[in-house]
Amino acid sequence: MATSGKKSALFVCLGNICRSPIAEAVFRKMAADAGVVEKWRIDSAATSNYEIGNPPDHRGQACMKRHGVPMQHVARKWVIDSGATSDWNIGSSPDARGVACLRKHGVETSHRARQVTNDDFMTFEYILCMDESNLSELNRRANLVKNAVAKVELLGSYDPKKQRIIEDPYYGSDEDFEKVYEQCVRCCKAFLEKNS
Ligand SMILES: N#Cc1ccccc1-c1cc(NCCCN2CCCCC2)c2ccccc2n1
Repeated sequence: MATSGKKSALFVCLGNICRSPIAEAVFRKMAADAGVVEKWRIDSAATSNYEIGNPPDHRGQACMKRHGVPMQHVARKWVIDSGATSDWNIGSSPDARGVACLRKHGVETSHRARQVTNDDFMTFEYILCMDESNLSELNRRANLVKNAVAKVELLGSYDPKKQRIIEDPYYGSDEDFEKVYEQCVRCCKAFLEKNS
């Protein structure tokens, strides 16, 4: 997708169903509230192929609903892409358990996990990830792309509270998702201020 003069940020985590969709939705709401969302290309992706085609984790959706951050509306209104680092599940439909769970919570979303592509390294100004394993995998991938322009950074490097790592909540509780949300709010606020 041409980013034609827009600033651009790709949020990345391991599966693109927990941390990076939260960071993407938080940043998009902040940019919209600041009246600058049209100036940004915003997306999220995974370093792994674990969840290709699956919607965001229901715990993250519930967290966003509690905080009034529109994850599903935004997904419907915006063309949100997501992809995979491998080709194992290309074209697969979302996991039935995830869709059933979202429907149970009355949440429709068109967000689907995708993997980072070589094109992402050539078209995004910032690729912001969550932990050291995301960072080393992204740096490894970036080095394989001739015209990589993206600045690959930890989203946590923007945290005024200096919590550099946003831990994977996949095996965690609603509390762990709350912590991911609070960290994303602090970091996205600082990142947007730096780029305004
Ligand atoms: N891996 C790890 C790991 C280690 C520590 C903490 C969390 C996780 C963890 C595990 C997941 N899926 C279960 C394993 C998937 N299978 C792993 C072997 C290949 C076939 C797929 C996640 C799925 C989505 C988002 C985050 C996830 N994070």
